[in-house]
Amino acid sequence: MSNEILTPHEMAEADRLAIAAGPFSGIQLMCNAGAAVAAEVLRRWPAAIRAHVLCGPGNNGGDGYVVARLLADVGVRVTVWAEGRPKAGSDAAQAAAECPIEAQPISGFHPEGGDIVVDALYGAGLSKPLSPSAVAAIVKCRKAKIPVVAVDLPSGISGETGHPVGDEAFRAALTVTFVRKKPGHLLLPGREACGEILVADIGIGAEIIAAVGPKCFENGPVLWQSRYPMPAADTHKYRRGHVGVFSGGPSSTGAARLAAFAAARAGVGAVTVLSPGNTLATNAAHLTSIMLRRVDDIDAARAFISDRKPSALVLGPGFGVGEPLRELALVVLETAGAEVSLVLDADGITSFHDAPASLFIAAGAKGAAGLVLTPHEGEFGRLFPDIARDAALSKLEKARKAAARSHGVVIYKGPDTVIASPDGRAAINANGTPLLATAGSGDVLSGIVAALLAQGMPAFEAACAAVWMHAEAARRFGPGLIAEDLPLALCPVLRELLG
Ligand SMILES: NC(=O)C1=CN([C@@H]2O[C@H](COP(=O)(O)OP(=O)(O)OC[C@H]3O[C@@H](n4cnc5c(N)ncnc54)[C@H](O)[C@@H]3O)[C@@H](O)[C@H]2O)[C@@H](O)CC1
Ligand SMILES: Nc1ncnc2c1ncn2[C@@H]1O[C@H](COP(=O)(O)OP(=O)(O)O)[C@@H](O)[C@H]1O
Ligand SMILES: [K+]
Repeated sequence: MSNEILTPHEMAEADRLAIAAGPFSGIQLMCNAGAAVAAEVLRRWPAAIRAHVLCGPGNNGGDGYVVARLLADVGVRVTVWAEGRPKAGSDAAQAAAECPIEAQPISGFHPEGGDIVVDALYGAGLSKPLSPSAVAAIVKCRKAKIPVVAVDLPSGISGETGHPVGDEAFRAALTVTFVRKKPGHLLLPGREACGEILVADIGIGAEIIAAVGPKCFENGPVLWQSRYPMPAADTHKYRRGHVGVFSGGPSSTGAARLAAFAAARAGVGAVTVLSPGNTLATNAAHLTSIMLRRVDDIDAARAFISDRKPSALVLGPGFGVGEPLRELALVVLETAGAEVSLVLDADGITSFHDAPASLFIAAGAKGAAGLVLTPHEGEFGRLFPDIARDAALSKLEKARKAAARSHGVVIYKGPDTVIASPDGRAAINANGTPLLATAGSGDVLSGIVAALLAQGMPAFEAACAAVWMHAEAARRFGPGLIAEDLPLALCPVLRELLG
């Protein structure tokens, strides 16, 4: 599996283990890295005549000196602009010594149209905002509108968080990174600063990565396809799971129906909309294959759970914020049993704004129903205000802390959705599209999650699969998408997944 994401710290550990295990020394790994970047520059810009290589004082700069040497070897006119000099005796110092081009101070850097810039100032070791001369280099590249190829990461972007460390960072057309992606390549705004991302193999094998033991992955079928529920030939509808969706009051029934339709399309055998008496007629007018049951209070909800044995419930979309929702959620968590899952979305999250601990305690109790939370940024801040406020944490770390605290799988939504499990595993989703920023698309996502849970998929995998399928459906449908389109738009995605 090569979908692991390494934090900069894990990458440094992989580097250490690889050098200790051989066959490559540090300088050889650096040469492999520089060669991968130079090859990509030549492949994409074969007609480039002039290249500027910006080299920092650390190993990122070391990679840059290798790139400069290799490009010069094949006849490109290369200028090297340095900020600081590598420490004597370091691999980077050796790479600089082997580079035949005399480095000039970065303040003199002056690119022109048609040139290529290789940004090898800072990578994993970026520890403070860029210097004024590095910032000036960024402005010159922007003005000259020339392509920047970033070595490992665009300088200025944190590999850990994807945020700029200061006010400025390079914007690359192409980023060539090594071994595996880092969180900063996938979390925003880092992902946008990287341009196209290429992961080069520099000779650090899968066994080294396994020894480092990363617990974060790029979301995609490789991560969860083996756990995807395939309908068996002798199945029947209740074996394919049963999802119950709680409907809101007269003015907000649509959200529950969106979740219900999505659950049905995502392969669950039966779906029931649980509707207060005053919305039965409205829901009935819009439902055909989806069942409808009157549920006005907690007792009616309990009766549904014990009579009809749903395997997953969706609570929150359009339901209304307040005590009735809190009570219902806690009853489900405390009494439905560990084989049942609760997807708490939208109003389901906001309702616990003033009492998050009651939710977390109920979800963490022995025998509790499984919990999946699907907050967007605003909802995340309501449930986990201290985590949300902590500017030192990446979105990945925030989602992880939230999952550990809540005892639930957390889908922290947005353009760079992060899925985190209480056991420490996490995934970053990168196939999202702004077309999903449309009312009701989150309701559809909770229906898909519930459908996969109800079919027996483990919670982390179900959440990851749902997020990926939801985004994939939206991308394939294209412009004009509204939430009502999404359930049907799942079909081509499912056709490929189910083969
Ligand atoms: N880990 C690995 O397996 C490999 C790493 N390689 C390269 O090594 C890089 C990491 O190297 P380093 O750890 O030396 O880190 P960097 O080269 O990113 O930067 C480290 C140096 O820059 C200084 N510094 C950090 N931010 C600064 C700023 N804003 N202004 C001025 N100085 C600043 C630090 O004090 C340190 O001296 C990776 O990004 C990659 O390009 C490659 O050589 C291939 C192998
Ligand atoms: N710019 C974007 N790029 C990618 N995905 C997005 C973007 N904006 C929103 N989304 C996704 O769309 C969905 C919106 O959910 P939510 O905010 O709960 O909306 P609603 O409450 O209207 O259903 C989430 O899955 C979110 O990740
Ligand atoms: K860089």
